[in-house]
Amino acid sequence: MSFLQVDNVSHQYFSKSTYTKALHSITLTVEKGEFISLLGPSGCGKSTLLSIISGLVKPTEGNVLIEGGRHSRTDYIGYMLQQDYLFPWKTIEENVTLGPKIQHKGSVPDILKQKAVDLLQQMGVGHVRESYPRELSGGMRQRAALARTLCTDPKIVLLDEPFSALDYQTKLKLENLVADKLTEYEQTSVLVTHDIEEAIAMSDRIYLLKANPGEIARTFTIPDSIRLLPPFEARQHPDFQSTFQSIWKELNALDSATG
Ligand SMILES: Nc1ncnc2c1ncn2[C@@H]1O[C@H](COP(=O)(O)OP(=O)(O)OP(=O)(O)O)[C@@H](O)[C@H]1O
Repeated sequence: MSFLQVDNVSHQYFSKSTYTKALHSITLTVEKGEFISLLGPSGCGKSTLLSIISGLVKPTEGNVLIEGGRHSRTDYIGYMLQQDYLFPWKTIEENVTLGPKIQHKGSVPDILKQKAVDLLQQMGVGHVRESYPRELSGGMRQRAALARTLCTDPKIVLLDEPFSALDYQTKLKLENLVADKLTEYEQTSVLVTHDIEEAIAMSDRIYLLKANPGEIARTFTIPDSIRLLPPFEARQHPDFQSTFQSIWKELNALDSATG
């Protein structure tokens, strides 16, 4: 039994009298502590699949199972969306401790308050923890949102382009930090990204999706020589470029096939 199992999931949206077949027959498994990425052209259903795994969207067909059971347990999941969705009337620290506050029915244990402060510090936004989201840049808000996602110790971490609003240097630093935290707590993670290098540097496995409808076109297992290294070091490894080339070739072939 796998930790996370996506079993024959298909999904159609219905709006303005038209159906959009977003996903068709997606089956994949993720073991505890593994990190997988979903990569593919715009509109191939990556975010839809993440929302289905989170339980926010119910698939038209198929199931998502966590530890073998029909999943409905939201406390398993930490979900970071493309937008930061910080509450504007709460300070950054209050935003980060909101999850623990709900989990502990209104009062945040000191250990989790300290964890929030530490995470914000490590993300490089500790100095603005008393500020409100409107006082921060987009990249700073994104970092605060990452701290909020990790603060509740979710067993499954879903990341929808978490580094897209960051400058390159910050992104490389945060990739390492996030990978380190996920390994420390043996969290299982699913990343949606357009960035091939990011997917290679962070993942154990990459699922390449094609569009119309969204289907798994290829699965790439990242070689041990890369996947066992922290993301920054992985990017320097001689095998990194050849892995990039294989995925790049496959993505281009998919583009040509779908016109
Ligand atoms: N709420 C919705 N109502 C109707 N159609 C939708 C809805 N959300 C997504 N779709 C459609 O479903 C398909 C998959 O969309 P989705 O956002 O999951 O793709 P994606 O791979 O995450 O795209 P991107 O990389 O651009 O973020 C697209 O054709 C999109 O237009």
